[in-house]
Amino acid sequence: MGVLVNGQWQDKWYDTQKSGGEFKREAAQLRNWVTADGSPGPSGDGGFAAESGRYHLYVSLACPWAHRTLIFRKLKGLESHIPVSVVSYLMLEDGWTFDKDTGSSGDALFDQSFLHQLYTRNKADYSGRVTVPVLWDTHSNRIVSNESAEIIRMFNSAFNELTGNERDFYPEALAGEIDDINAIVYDNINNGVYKAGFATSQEAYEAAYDNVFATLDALEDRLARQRYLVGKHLTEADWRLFTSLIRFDAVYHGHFKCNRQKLSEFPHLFEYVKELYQYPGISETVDFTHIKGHYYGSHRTINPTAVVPKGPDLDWLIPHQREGV
Ligand SMILES: N[C@@H](CCC(=O)N[C@@H](CS)C(=O)NCC(=O)O)C(=O)O
Repeated sequence: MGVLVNGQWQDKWYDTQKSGGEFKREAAQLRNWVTADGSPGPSGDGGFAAESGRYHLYVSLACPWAHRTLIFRKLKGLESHIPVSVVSYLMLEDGWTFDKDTGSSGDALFDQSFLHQLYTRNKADYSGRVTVPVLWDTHSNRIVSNESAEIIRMFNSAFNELTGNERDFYPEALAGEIDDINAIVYDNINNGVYKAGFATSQEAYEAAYDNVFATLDALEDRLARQRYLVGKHLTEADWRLFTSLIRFDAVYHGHFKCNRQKLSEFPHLFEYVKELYQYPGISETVDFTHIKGHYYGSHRTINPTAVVPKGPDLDWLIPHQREGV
C-alpha cells in the first residue's frame, strides 16, 4: 500500500493520526468524461468520444468501487467494446500489481508490473493515491477517469448508439431520489465499512459501526416495503449498494469488525442481495477468492498473519423471495 509523490512511489499505510484515528478517503483526481460525441462532460477535458475498442478498464475484482464498473460494463453490453485488465488481489508494498501468480490477468496494454506505472504514464509527476478502477484512453494515452461513480454514469449512457442498449439505470425522472439515497449509502455503507475497518481509535471505530448498522436497519425497513431502493425501478443506487452488501459477511463482518449481525440475518436485505446476484450476468462479476484474498491478505496492519478465513458458506443461488414485494 502506498502513494505517488511527484511521480515517486512511496510505501505508506493510510495516515489516521491527524484525524484522531478516523479514516478519511481522498477524492479521486482524474475526472474527465467519455461522452457520445466527445463533448466535455460535467468536469475535466473534452475529446473522449465513445468508440469501440478505444478505452481500457483497469479493475480489481476485490474492490467494491471497481466492481460497480464491471457490473455496468456487463449490464450495458460493453464487454466487446471495453476490454479489461485485472490486478492481483494482493496489494502490498508495491500497491496494485499485475502479478499473475496472485490472480492478475496481466496488463494487456503495456505489460507493466505495477498500476502506479499507469498513473505516471498518464502524468510523470503525479502525486496521490493509485486506485482502481481506472479508465484509460488508448488514443490520447491518458487516464480518462479514476472515479467509479462517474465511470458508471458514462457506461450507462455514452455508448448507447454503439451498442443499441438503451437500458437506463439513472433515469432523469429519478435522478434526485437516486442521488439522495446514494449519498446515504456512500457515507454509511460503501465508505462506512471502511471507516469502521480502518479506524485506529476505539471512538472512531464505534461511531462508524453505529452508522453502518443504523443505516442497514433503515435499508432493511425500506426494502420490506419496496422492491428496490427507489421503488419499482432497479437503478444505479441498487448496484452501488450491492457491491458492498455482497462483501459484507465475507469480509466486513469479520475483517472490518462490523459484527452486530450478518447481512444474512437481515431477511429483506439478504433476499434483495440474492435477487441482484441472480440478475443475468452479475454472478460472473463476483469473485470471492479475490475479495477474501485481498482484504485478509493485504491489510497486514489489521490481519498480520494474512490467514484467510474459509467461511462463510453462503449459497447466493437459492431462489430469492422478492417477486411479490
Ligand atoms: N473514489 C474512488 C475510490 C477507489 C478506491 O479507493 N479503490 C481502492 C480499492 S477498493 C484502492 O484502489 N485503494 C488503493 C489506495 O487507496 O491506495 C472510486 O470510487 O473510484
